Amino acid sequence: MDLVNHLEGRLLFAIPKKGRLQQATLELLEGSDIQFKRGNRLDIALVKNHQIALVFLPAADIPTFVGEGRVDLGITGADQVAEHEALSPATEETGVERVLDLGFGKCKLQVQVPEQGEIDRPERLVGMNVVTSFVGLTEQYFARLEGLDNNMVNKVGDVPVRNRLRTRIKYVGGSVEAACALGVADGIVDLVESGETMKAAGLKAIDTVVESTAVLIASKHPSNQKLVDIIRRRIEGFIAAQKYILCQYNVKRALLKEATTITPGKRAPTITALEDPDWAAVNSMVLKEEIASVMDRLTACGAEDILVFNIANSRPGLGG
Ligand SMILES: Nc1ncnc2c1ncn2[C@@H]1O[C@H](COP(=O)(O)OP(=O)(O)OP(=O)(O)O)[C@@H](O)[C@H]1O
Ligand SMILES: O=P(O)(O)OC[C@H]1O[C@H](OP(=O)(O)OP(=O)(O)O)[C@H](O)[C@@H]1O
Repeated sequence: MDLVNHLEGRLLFAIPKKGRLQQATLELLEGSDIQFKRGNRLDIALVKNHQIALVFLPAADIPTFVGEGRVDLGITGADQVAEHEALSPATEETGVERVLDLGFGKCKLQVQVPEQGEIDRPERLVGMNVVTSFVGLTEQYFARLEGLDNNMVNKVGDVPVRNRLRTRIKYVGGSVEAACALGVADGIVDLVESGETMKAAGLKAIDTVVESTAVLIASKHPSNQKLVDIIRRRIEGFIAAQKYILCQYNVKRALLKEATTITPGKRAPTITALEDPDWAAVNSMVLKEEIASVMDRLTACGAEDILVFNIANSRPGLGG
């Protein structure tokens, strides 16, 4: 099938075609019931149950396509969005809207130097060689360190920051961590999550440029705003369902107030009468990461028959 001729009238949604964000993004689409089948080596897939086409693109390119309005929606790292904005400042027509923080793909863009070296502060890198894949953010960062007027960094029509910097910033597309050992750089600016890559390369972090998680972004004038809102709510519902768990327990009415302060719920707990008038049943959404301590505290408070259920999906409602 000639997919390109089937794009007419469809909302275009960009998805990372590989890398660290891809798996979690595909799980998010499945959890949000966005159904598609991607043909072998095809970078476009038509969604079966919505007027949407998925476009598989490198995470670093997604803000450009969305920012220029060529694609309506996208999922990429907040670091990539910030980098795009550093290189191509938004105008009234171009630029991206951050719709939703998706929580996964947590990492930090950090300034790193050899662990055994003499450099211990980012200021000491001024005037030296710095290698990175994030040239825009790194130029902004060193412009601030070098005391260049902040208002002159990042404006359309400015003399590019790179022409005014004393620090020499060089782009490499990957394996940035090798640059110091190979004598190409005195320091690097690269992503860190567990810190294992940095440690293995004999580097240490001396500052953080930006912190990042995956984000849902939209163009300023999407082709179908209603559909964008539907997708946002579906993804929000799936994220909430992942984050929360449903906790149900019985408690004596005399202890109800104390127990429900432990499980206040997202909005408020649901309280149901039991056949025994001295007792009530409580249902409440609890953050998954807090459930063990919540159960301990409920038990200590006198709650009984505490049960915990996974939430398959949810909708926060129009009020959020
Ligand atoms: N170690 C990591 N842990 C968590 N998230 C990361 C990590 N590394 C990168 N990311 C996130 O994933 C995004 C894409 O990075 P990734 O290295 O997967 O890119 P890629 O598309 O495979 O490109 P490349 O060819 O440069 O590796 C980053 O912009 C960042 O938001
Ligand atoms: O702190 P860590 O958990 O070790 O993760 C950090 C590494 O992960 C990313 O690279 P990736 O492995 O995706 O490959 P790349 O260098 O080709 O981008 C990033 O560029 C770092 O090199």
